[in-house]
Amino acid sequence: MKKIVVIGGTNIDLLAHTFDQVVLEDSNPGYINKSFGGVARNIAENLARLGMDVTLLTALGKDAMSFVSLAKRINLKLSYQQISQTPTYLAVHNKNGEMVVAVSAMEEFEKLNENFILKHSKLIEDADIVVLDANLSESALSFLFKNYKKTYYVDLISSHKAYKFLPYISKIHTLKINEVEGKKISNKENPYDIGQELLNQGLKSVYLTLGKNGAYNFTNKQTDFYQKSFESKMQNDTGAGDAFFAGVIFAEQENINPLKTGTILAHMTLQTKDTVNKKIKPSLVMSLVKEK
Ligand SMILES: Nc1ncnc2c1ncn2[C@@H]1O[C@H](COP(=O)(O)OP(=O)(O)O)[C@@H](O)[C@H]1O
Ligand SMILES: O=c1[nH]cc([C@@H]2O[C@H](COP(=O)(O)O)[C@@H](O)[C@H]2O)c(=O)[nH]1
Repeated sequence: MKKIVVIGGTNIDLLAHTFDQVVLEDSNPGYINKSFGGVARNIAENLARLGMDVTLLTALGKDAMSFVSLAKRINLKLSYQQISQTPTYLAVHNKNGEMVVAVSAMEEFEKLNENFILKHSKLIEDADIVVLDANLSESALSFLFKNYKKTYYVDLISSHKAYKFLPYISKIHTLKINEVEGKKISNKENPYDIGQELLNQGLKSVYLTLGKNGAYNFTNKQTDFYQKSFESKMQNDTGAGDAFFAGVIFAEQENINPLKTGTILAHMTLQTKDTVNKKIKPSLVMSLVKEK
């Protein structure tokens, strides 16, 4: 089995939901759910639940020690830098579960720097696939891309953090972006142009997700490149993109359809209040891939 190392952020996610239409500049009745998040952590948890050989390199505060126990239970190998407090992500969702606004308070991730990478050199050298998120500091990314020639899978996280990967586009193997991030890094407007522009810059594969409008995969060789979304009554859309990417990585290892598998994982995630769906397991995903 391929060795996957995921490097990046773990957060505490506070996911707020209003009962009715959001009224700005006012207090909205609703409920708040707390779960572990962070793009790298979410991808790693999904991959571990899918039975992959995965190690997460991240930063954790003392407030996240229950995640250490969770990781043991699901066979997720973990190596972390101790920090004073785990960063927080606060997202407000409307009554349909769609994110309206979010705040990411993540200065502590600056500690995921060059030294942190150096400390885990052996693990990175031994990996077949290295998955990165844009929570990593610029110094960590520069050190990684300069010193380790790996098969990099990258999630840009947000249009705000996407710029960190601009100098390294040609060194990335597979990129997962949503529509806003895609427009920002390619300066193109429509999906096909975004995909082609990024392939021209040297990427091997681009997954572009468009929320309820489905997902594209652009590579230089294939023709089947669009998957529609599955209709669902969703709890919230947080974590769907990360589950999608984990599904793609799993499918590529298992030789099944990555776009369809990613979409199934995203669909399952939309249906839980948490950032990752705890019901995810390989047999269930395999049977859904056959069924859908
Ligand atoms: N409202 C929705 N209805 C159905 N599927 C959705 C919806 N929002 C997201 N998805 C699914 O999740 C995937 C990733 O969502 P998207 O919002 O594009 O990514 P990100 O979470 O990275 O911004 C989509 O390709 C789709 O399969
Ligand atoms: O700057 C960041 N914003 C948001 C996240 C994380 O993004 C996840 C949701 O991502 P998506 O809905 O795109 O799959 C949440 O768990 C949140 O903690 C992150 O790691 N860094």
